[in-house]
Amino acid sequence: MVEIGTGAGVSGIHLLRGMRPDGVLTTVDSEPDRQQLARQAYREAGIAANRSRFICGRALDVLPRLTDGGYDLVFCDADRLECLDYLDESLRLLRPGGVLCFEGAFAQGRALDAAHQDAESLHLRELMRAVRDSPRLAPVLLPTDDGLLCAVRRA
Ligand SMILES: C[S@@+](CC[C@H](N)C(=O)[O-])C[C@H]1O[C@@H](n2cnc3c(N)ncnc32)[C@H](O)[C@@H]1O
Repeated sequence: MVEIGTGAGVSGIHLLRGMRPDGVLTTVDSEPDRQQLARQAYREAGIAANRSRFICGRALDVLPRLTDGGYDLVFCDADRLECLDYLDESLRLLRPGGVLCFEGAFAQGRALDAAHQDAESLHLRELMRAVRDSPRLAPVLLPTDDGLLCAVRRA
């Protein structure tokens, strides 16, 4: 799996716990301090060090270096203004049948209300349209706290 936006490691721990025992998480973040915190959180959660690969760098610099079709899931939780680029990269990275997820698709409700015209809301609306309309994806929008947009990459 690939995670874009390691943060403090909360989502990474859940992703790792949901994977098969030999599954590996490649997690990307531009902030080394965040990755240090996440490393510690994984350790405290009892996750073996060989199950995660931390890559420090900006997502759009790092993702092109990852293997085409090499991943079962891509979890996006970084810069919402780059979400359309993450979508393109995810389509390349996922194997057929793989799943992409965008955390925070609602932007605290702003993305669902046309009155909000800020850049994040506009990008997220465009993302939702692109995922819905792509013949390569089977989407579902889950009404979790801040919206989880998921889609299966078709064969
Ligand atoms: C909301 S936090 C992620 C939280 C994480 N998923 C968790 O559960 O702990 C967003 C993270 O994305 C990182 N980030 C923001 N823009 C980025 C970019 N362009 N490339 C890589 N990481 C980025 C930030 O440094 C931050 O750690």
